[in-house]
Amino acid sequence: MLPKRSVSPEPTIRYNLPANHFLALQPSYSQTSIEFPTGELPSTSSHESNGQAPNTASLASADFEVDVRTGFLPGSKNVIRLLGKYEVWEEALDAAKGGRYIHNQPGQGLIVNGKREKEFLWRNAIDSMPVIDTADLLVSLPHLRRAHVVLTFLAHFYVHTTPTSPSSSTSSPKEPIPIPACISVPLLTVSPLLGLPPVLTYADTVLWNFLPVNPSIAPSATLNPPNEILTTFTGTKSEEQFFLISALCEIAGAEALRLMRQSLDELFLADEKALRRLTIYLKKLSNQIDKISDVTMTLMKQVDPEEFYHLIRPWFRGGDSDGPTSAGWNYLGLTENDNVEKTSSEAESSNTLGQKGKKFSGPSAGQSSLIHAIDIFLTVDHSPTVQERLEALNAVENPTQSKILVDSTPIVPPFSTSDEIQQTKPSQGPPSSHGHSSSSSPKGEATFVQRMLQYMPLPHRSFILHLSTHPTPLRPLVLHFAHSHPALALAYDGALEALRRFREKHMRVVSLFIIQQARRQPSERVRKLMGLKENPTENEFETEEKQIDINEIRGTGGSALFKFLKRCRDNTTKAMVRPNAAGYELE
Ligand code: HEM
Repeated sequence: MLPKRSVSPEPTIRYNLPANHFLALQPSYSQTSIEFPTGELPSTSSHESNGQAPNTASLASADFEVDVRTGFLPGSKNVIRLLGKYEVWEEALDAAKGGRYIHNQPGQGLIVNGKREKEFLWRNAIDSMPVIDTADLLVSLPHLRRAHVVLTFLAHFYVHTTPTSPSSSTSSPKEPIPIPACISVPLLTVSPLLGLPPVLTYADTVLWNFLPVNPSIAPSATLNPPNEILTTFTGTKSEEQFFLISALCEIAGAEALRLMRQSLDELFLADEKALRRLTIYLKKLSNQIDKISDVTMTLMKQVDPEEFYHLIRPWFRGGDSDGPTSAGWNYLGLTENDNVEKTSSEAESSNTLGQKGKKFSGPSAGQSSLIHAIDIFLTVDHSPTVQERLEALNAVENPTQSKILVDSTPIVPPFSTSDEIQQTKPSQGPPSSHGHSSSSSPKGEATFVQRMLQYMPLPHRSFILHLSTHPTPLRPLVLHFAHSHPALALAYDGALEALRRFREKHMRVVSLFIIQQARRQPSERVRKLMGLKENPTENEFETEEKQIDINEIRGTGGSALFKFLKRCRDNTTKAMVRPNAAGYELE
């Protein structure tokens, strides 16, 4: 029987939410306000409440909006279109895309950096749009989510069709790009309700942007898979497939979460029978991770790499996309004080707090909670090495010299000497964080995962933090029984091998879709869609055949790409109990 929940204060406002929705339940994590989760990092409270709060270390919980059937995808239908007074946003979005029913007809909508009358007229129409009160959206969570989707797509459409100011080409500082009040005011009201920054996230492009084959019932991997994407920038099949394939990975991930949950149940018993079952679940988990990899690899056929790199990806760029010299985005329509308070978010760099230019990152599949949850379950440690911490600090001090480009990572150097850094090495402290440490970590040490956490919807962020602060005893148990139960160790390492295979394949995807495309010119067909002249001028594509240092290329999440991805892969191998038996040499 579960212990009684500790009594939390009644929320002062209640929206019409489903009875089992996390906002309608007594919270098991501490928040200052149920209605307006602030920029504060959520903390899991069950370990702080003298055993009164339930242990929600389950891998599916209404509190965390992780559905037993659909994982991180919502179990209820995504809203297709906002109606009534909010339809004006939808109409603005239709206009940007070039029409309401534009699917697979690229070239109809706005173009990144487009200087045509089309872009000019669209932005003018946005400038004269009224600021609409968001109160009526509070009727349901799916409506709030759709509002975030529509407003962030509009914000990206607006920013990326705004002509760059003349000062940006000279040595004088760049001006932050304005986001008009009709977009920024409602966006800044809706975003904290969802626990998201006011920028396009993976939740907007994937989790809340699909319909399954039969939208009236919950999606499932085999019977009712995600089938349709609601909103794209370009209307291309490539963009639809890019989002859809991520949604298919998520639904395959729901089964992985189920297996992890079952494994946890066995861990508590840990008798002979339980160890046998655990071995079976780990083997099944390995198959399921391979399924996620297989789905990921369908990207290679379904998405045109050239379209992805030149047409689609530029729309994703956030306010930090030019690295340390980014001017950021200016959310208009707020008073001086509001500007500080309302745009404050953990996702924001501390050095832009209170400033006009906000440097949020664009969306990345790294913002999906799925792989992070599997990492934590299998105890893959992604905490930075001493060397990497030093490089990160060096990058802050000498941003132009360093190869490791730091983007919006909030950097406040918490230490000054390498000795002190050494003392903070997680392996020397309690093994509580497993590389996914939460807010207790100084900001200067923010890892990729910590940064990506801030771009996940609040319940998913809380879920990952909860998992990481309540580490599973899986690895210690496997180590303990490795000699007496070699099949268990084999199954555990097998799951890690599958995760390593996923990362290997993902690197092939990144190589094709980013590295290789950055090295060549777009074809005539794609140049046309980009609104470029037929014959490129000599210096228009300086990157042609240029020797690009792959360590310099940054992802939309702002990482020094390949170095980072390789490290994620190698960290997976390091978690193995017998890496040598699997044929891996560890450094
Ligand atoms: C065309 C498809 C894709 C491209 C170009 C791509 C690109 C990238 C890039 C550039 C990063 C580095 C972080 C960043 O800067 O954002 C990254 C990280 C990541 N991506 Fe993807 N990605 C793609 C598809 C996917 C899919 C389908 C998944 C999920 C199943 C995924 C999962 C991840 C994860 C978990 C990370 C964090 C690094 C790690 O844990 O290994 N990506 N991706």
